[in-house]
Amino acid sequence: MRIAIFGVGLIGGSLALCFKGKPGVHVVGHSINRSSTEKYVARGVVDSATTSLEEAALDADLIFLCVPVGRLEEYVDALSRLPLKRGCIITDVGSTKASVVRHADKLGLQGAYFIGGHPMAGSERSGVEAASLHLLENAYYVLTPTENTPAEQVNKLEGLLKCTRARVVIADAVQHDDIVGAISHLPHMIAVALVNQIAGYNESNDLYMRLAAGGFRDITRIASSDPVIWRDILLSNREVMLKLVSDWQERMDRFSDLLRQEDGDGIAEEFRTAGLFRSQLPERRKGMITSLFECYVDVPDHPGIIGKIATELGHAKINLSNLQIIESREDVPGILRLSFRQAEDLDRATALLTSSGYDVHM
Ligand SMILES: NC(=O)C1=CN([C@@H]2O[C@H](COP(=O)(O)OP(=O)(O)OC[C@H]3O[C@@H](n4cnc5c(N)ncnc54)[C@H](O)[C@@H]3O)[C@@H](O)[C@H]2O)C=CC1
Ligand SMILES: O=C(O)C(=O)Cc1ccc(O)cc1
Repeated sequence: MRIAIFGVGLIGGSLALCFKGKPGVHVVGHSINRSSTEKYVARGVVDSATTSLEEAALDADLIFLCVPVGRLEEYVDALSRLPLKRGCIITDVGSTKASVVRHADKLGLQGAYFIGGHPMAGSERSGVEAASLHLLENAYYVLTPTENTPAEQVNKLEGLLKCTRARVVIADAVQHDDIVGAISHLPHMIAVALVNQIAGYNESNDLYMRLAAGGFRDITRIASSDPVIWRDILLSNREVMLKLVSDWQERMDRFSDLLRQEDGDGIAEEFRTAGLFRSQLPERRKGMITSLFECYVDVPDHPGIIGKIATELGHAKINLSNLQIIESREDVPGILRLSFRQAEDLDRATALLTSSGYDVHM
């Protein structure tokens, strides 16, 4: 089985790691730059790599297009001109689906099949350096076949994706873009606008930046996402985004009205309604916007305590992905935030630290 990956970055590299080393599988990476191909091989992410599109696609059973959304259609075009292996499946990982799926559906792929795909996991990081074997684990992986896609090809792709340990969901491409626009693309836009708004205030008073630690940093993490990747996503989902921005503006106008009218009940009602919906969100599973599994430990602020907790977790083989002191002043309990990548690690850490007498809360 030969698997070709075009664009071995965060997502392409993570997929490559899922397939590489499986018996009988050869993973070939493609980049337009020679130095990148050398890096892919040197890092052990792929078995071989090439700058030749023809060479990468030759005899491939499965092709992943993992380049920015704005480049996807030209890759589909280029592949449609090549003699591909009969029954080859071409899939992409783009964050928008309608445009590329419509484009591929119009083209003849000569014995190959295109099936749109979107692994709904990732991060604000990019490049092969950020790739991880576990990135897609437990995440939803949307496939968007059309009425022209044979069901057996969809089943085949689903089977091949098992090694990512993601959960495949079938959806309509247009509906995908509506939903993902709202739950992922809009939050990215809001995070960027919010950061830029505060950056503007900070120009005249750098106390904004100094006080904007912790929470502000967390809710705006996605504002650090790759500019080119996101330029392409937003332009590709332009119509959907324009409607969402207009709805968002209405929401903000409502807040303005409530403030102007000093309508405290109305403001509280907004929070009540949001809290109710939010409390019904599926808990502790990988969502579109990656969250870490976190807990807070009240610790006395004395030397060695952080090391002690980290060692205790280490001895129990609990993988800590991050550790942060939220507040630490003399005579006041410091609050330690512990982050884990897996819900199971969080559960085990909570049980262990509680049994050791620490005050742990979520
Ligand atoms: N970043 C994320 O969390 C997620 C991204 N996606 C989608 O995955 C795709 C790849 O994104 P990432 O892996 O995050 O980006 P990345 O920047 O880590 O990787 C992109 C890859 O495409 C290559 N590339 C960039 N410009 C190119 C060009 N003009 N021609 C050919 N190759 C080019 C880069 O060398 C790199 O290997 C995008 O379509 C994105 O919408 C999907 C799910 C999550
Ligand atoms: O960093 C995060 O939490 C993300 O939201 C990552 C992400 C980015 C793009 C996607 O299409 C899917 C997931």
